[in-house]
Amino acid sequence: MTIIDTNRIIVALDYPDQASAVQMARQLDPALCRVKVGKELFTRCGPSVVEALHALGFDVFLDLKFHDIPNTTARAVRAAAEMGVWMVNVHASGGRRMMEAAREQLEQVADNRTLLIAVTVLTSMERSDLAEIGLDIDPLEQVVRLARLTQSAGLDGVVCSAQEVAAIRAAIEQPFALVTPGIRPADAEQGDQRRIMTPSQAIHTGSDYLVIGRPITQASTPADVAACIQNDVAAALNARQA
Ligand SMILES: O=C(O)c1cc(=O)[nH]c(=O)n1[C@@H]1O[C@H](COP(=O)(O)O)[C@@H](O)[C@H]1O
Repeated sequence: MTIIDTNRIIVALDYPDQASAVQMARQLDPALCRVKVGKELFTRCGPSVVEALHALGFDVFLDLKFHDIPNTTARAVRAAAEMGVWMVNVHASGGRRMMEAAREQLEQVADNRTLLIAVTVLTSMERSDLAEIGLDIDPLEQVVRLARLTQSAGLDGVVCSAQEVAAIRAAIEQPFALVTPGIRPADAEQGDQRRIMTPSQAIHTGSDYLVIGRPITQASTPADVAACIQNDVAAALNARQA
């Protein structure tokens, strides 16, 4: 895929009900950002929240991070594509056969346009977290390894932290979408995120899409914060393309 659009922000609608998610979405402009539906919102509301966001004109990233045996994951990915979502994800640590099965299912969906990406190492994890699950390795090294595997399984990109973008770009062929959560404006709280970067730094280093939740959704004036981040992102994109 070639990324030519200027719409690079994905707002994470991590809400417990459809009314709150739609109320937030109504304050945003689908020409300037996309939205993400994650586990809590989808588990509570199901496909109707995706339909409501589509009706408002938003591209939807369905972030359910599927991780299961190949057949189960592939059929879940297909169900997402049949909902017409813009992007869906799996965990790269589910392995090559799981990712290839998911891609093959997508190829069978008529006029499929859904992008399939894989999560590498969650942005909430640091080296000590990896050590506890038996991976005595730096997050950067594991992210690049899983990005290589994801690309060779034929997926469209990965989720990683912006801190790993330069290393992935150096290691693997383009085009390959790099979607980066763990984005924190300089004055925002880090919360449970560990591998973080500011919006303009993330664009500068080569991120394609920035996933941003609480810094926007928990702000007292979310629309103003979103507009401010959109301006920073547009300026960084212009600088990158100059
Ligand atoms: O796949 C994701 O979107 C994701 C992957 C990851 O490694 N880290 C991560 O934070 N996310 C998601 O990105 C969003 C980040 O939200 P905030 O930390 O509130 O900005 C959440 O909805 C997470 O579920």
